Amino acid sequence: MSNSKLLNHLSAVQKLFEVGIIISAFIAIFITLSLFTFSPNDPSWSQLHWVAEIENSGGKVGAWIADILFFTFGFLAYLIPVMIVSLAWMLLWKPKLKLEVDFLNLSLRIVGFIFTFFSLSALAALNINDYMEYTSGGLVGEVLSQSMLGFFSLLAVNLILLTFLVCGTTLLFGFSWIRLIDGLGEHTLKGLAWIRNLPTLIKEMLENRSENSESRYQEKQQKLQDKLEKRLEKQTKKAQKKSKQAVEEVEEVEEAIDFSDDNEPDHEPRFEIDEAEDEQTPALHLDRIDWGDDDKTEEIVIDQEEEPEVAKVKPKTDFSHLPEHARPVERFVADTTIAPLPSIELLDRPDKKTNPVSQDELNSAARLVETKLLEFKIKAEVVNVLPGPVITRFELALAPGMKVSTVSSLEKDLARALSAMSVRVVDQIPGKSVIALELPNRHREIVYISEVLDCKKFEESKSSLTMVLGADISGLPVVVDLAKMPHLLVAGTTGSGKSVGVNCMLVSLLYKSSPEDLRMILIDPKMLELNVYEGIPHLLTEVVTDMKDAANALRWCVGEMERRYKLLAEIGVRNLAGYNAAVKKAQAAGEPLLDPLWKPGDSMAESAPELEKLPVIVVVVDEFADMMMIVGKKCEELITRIAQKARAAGIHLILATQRPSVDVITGLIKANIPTRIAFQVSSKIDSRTILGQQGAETLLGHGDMLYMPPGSGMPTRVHGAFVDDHEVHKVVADWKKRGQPNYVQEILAGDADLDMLLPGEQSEGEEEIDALFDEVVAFITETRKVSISSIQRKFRIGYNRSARLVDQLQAQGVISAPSGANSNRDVLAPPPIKD
Ligand SMILES: Nc1ncnc2c1ncn2[C@@H]1O[C@H](COP(=O)(O)OP(=O)(O)OP(=O)(O)O)[C@@H](O)[C@H]1O
Repeated sequence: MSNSKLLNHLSAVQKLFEVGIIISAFIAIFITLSLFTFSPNDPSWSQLHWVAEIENSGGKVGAWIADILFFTFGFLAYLIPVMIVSLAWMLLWKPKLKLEVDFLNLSLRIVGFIFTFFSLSALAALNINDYMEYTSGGLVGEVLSQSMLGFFSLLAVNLILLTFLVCGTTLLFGFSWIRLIDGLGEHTLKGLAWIRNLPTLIKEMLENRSENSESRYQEKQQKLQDKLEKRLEKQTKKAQKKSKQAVEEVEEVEEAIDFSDDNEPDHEPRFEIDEAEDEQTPALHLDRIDWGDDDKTEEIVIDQEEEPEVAKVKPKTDFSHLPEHARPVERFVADTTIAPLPSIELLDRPDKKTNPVSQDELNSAARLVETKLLEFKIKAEVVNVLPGPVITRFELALAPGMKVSTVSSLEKDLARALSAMSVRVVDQIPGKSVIALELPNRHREIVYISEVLDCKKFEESKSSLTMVLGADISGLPVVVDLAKMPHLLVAGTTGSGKSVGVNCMLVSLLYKSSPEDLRMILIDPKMLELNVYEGIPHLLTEVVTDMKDAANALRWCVGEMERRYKLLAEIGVRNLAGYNAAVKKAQAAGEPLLDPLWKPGDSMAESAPELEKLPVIVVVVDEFADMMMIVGKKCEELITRIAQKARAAGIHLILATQRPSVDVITGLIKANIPTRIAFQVSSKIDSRTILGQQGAETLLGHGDMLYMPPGSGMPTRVHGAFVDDHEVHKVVADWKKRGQPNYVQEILAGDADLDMLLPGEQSEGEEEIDALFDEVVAFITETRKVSISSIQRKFRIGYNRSARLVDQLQAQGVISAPSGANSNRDVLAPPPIKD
């Protein structure tokens, strides 16, 4: 596995660049060898000898190359291999970085190189003796120095060349000579001052050493004394208080326990503590303490404090005979370990590596955006840059007369020009007159669920349906309330992060609400995603994977919705919150409300049962398209009914699908579910189906989403929080510890037969017989011919009604099913009897 990774991780272009670097390195090594083993006796470009054996380790070619380089550059020939390697490295290593070249800087560097190289060779030619038979500055240095000597003195030429050299190094390497001189001066002055003060310093040090150890010793001594005094005081107070209240109980405890080293019958806690302190104090006696090991002291004191008198005695015996408050710990611990809601500690808290982007980088990115826009003839100025964990938003002020639509239509071209995976154009920002470009960051950060769940907004939200979705573009948690939505439609292609998103919503619900406030029905046609929640006490029924059961579950929800509506009407409240408040108030007043819908005979009881608090119900469907396909029209009908009315009854839907097509997200469903979340989709059309506008096709996948809040036409970009499977498992296991689910059997038990039909629902078989039915029967039995068009013509009705009539005739056995090549039907009923 790792081997194959090693072998295949370069792209074709990268392979070529890599080979380029290797070849340059070999050339550099070859030239170095040739230069170092150069012999003037070898035949070369400037020497014509005949020798039996060439001395140069580069052979004939090496001798030639070395000769030419020495001839041209003199001593500086030794720099040539270094330059080759540096150039190859700069150009071929990470070539992508070179795409964003700063041309001014590059030109200055080239000028710097020329200055440095030429002035060095001229200086060498002037000041260094010839090297073998070559001038030390080579041809370049010689020509340059000689031509300058024609105009200036030797000293002046040297000065001029030195000036060029210093300027050249500054331009080439960005090296600041002024700072160097400044630094040197400063350090020299400091050094001089230090040397001057050295005798005084040594004197002071010698004096201080003895004083210091004395005062440190005394300081620590005082600190520990204070600490001890405080603790002793606290414990004495505690013991006095306890001894007053519990002397008797403690005596009983002591009797029941086998004190191995203390058998005093009247051993009171108070004295035990005092004795312990008396024993401990000498142990902490100041001159016996090792000052280097403060922890040890701390440990002793903590032990003493944490084990109060009763707990110190390890109970091995039965304490049931004791009063409750005198029993050691067991019950207390057991009660406190199970908190009402899971702890955030169950979730991973990854070490986040932040990649802070400097202002300079942001500014240059902004300039790059402006330049690229100009290439497309869009004049715009970046007025604000907002870096976030996943994307960076560039707010643009368009030049007067520029159209927003021009920018929007160039999304793909801009992405290509900016080498970005995708670019999203936000053509409207509420409250601002600018537009924005959202560009993905090079390093994408993952938003972990623990970060966003652990926020004040989530904690302080009162709604039991509070959920976190993730973080907004600036990294702040996005907390939403399902109760306000009141239903949610989630769509995105496969792998866009839908399931993780749904898990994140479910986990946040589990972090907010207990089963008393929230119950759930989970429908999972894929049989994989939601099964993990099986067994949590919030479930109303086991996770539904069979689509027939799913239809029954929806049907049950409609029934429950109707029942709740009646209850609300009877009690005279407008919604579930009002109902729960009324029930609570009546219970507190000692006059609980009785079920107004109960009728004698409904149950074995003689009077109506008391009304209880009703939880909200959340129905989650992962892969809602599958359900629509299998259950058909009925599913749409049931969902629409719930979506239309269930808000007041406290029933909420979360529907997720990976097929955002119009046959799944029908107009009817869309009209009733105004809150949507779009993860990445494959086309603009899909985006329009979900959000009513484009944009979701430019998302980055992996949890990147557009959230359309209820009652708003503006989607908000949210980076979905990531929740790993093992985190979900932990939360589920934690809830399972608190209790078993109480499944309602009738949710799945229903059959789509007449008994189960809900108010207003019609059985498929019992379609209302058309008013014209009898007349049509008379007509066809007489004519002995049947066709949709003939009925249409005769009764002047539309095609649909005529077709429905034909179906009804077949269902009633008046005509046969279509048969034969022409799909003709026979009239089975006898002709009418004529009188
Ligand atoms: N918020 C997120 N942050 C980082 N990575 C994520 C996030 N959400 C999802 N991913 C990554 O994307 C992958 C696919 O996510 P997920 O399984 O939720 O997609 P999906 O849309 O449900 O796909 P399918 O429809 O095929 O089930 C995950 O395995 C995960 O690695």
